[in-house]
Amino acid sequence: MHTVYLSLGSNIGDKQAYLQDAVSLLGQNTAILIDKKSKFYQTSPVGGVEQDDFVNMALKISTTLEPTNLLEFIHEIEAQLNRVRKIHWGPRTIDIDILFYGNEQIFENDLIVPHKEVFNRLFVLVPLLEVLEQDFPYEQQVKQAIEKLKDTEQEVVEIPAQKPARKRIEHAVREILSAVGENPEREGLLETPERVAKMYEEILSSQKLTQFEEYKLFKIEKTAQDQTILIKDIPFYSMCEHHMLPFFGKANVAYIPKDGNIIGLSKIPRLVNYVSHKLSVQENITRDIAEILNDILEPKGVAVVVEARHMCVEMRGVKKGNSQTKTSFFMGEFEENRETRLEFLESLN
Ligand SMILES: Nc1nc2c(c(=O)[nH]1)N=C([C@H](O)[C@H](O)COP(=O)(O)OP(=O)(O)OP(=O)(O)O)CN2
Repeated sequence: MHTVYLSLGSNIGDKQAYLQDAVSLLGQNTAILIDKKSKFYQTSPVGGVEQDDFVNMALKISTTLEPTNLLEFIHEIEAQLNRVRKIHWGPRTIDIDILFYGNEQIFENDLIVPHKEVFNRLFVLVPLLEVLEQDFPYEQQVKQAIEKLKDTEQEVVEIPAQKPARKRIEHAVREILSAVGENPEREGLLETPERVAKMYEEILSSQKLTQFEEYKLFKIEKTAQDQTILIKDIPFYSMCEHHMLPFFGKANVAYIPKDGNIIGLSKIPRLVNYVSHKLSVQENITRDIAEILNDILEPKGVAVVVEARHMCVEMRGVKKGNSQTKTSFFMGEFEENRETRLEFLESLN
């Protein structure tokens, strides 16, 4: 077994939840033992990129994985937690760096160990010192580097560990139940907090995702005329961000391919699910389906029409039962060419 020290950081979304998810995914690998976890620290961003504060932590692990296999597994976890590399040292849902791999010196193109910045970053050093084993060869160097960086503007503040998201939702549901005059301990409600927490994970499954990736593109013979590809009546369910009540209905999505580029037909309903499985409003769902499809395919045109019933209109307030809300969003030829747009709208009847 090799003793390895990792630094973890996140500054997008539910930062601690991303760190907790990363630790649990690391621990699920039978070749990895999590020996010690540091506390969580709120830290000011280092590296000159204007961005949100990070939450950082460090881990001491024992592993049979060789360095490159460990790095490969780390990259898989980062991908699973929707890490998107846009700006060097920029914002990220999760970043996991190998700081030390035993006493080994590693110089490979995508892996330098000890990590090249380890002694320049207080957000790494403070959590690392917490998990360092006694007589670790670099222990003195870590302590000296902390002393040296203490008076810089690098802020590292310990913060309390938040409960995992599901536990926080269960607690909140119990609070709501008692606040509306219910007894959360009564027979019918005992498991309700847990059921609601599980339900939110399912119906808000896109909430933490940062980009739609479930698609496959194909190339077809460039057709003689620019045919419109329409997927009609795609059922969807979402939750309105104003009252956290369901709204649901059907989405109609059309596009005109350019240069024979098409998307797998099943991927459009998946895109509708990706866009709708988060707190939103119907206008944003309609626009997001169109804009994401347009970004992926760069077609000649995209058209989306969504029709839905809103429980926030039917169950409360104006209480207008069975009313349908229709929203549309057109891009490219569907926006510029009235005839193309009308032809699409007629095809929905
Ligand atoms: N307060 C913090 N500031 C910064 C953090 C952090 O976690 N807390 N992280 C970074 C870096 O983006 C991150 O540490 C990765 O840096 P590094 O391993 O040195 O280089 P990469 O090749 O992984 O950088 P990419 O961004 O992935 O290209 C900056 N500040």
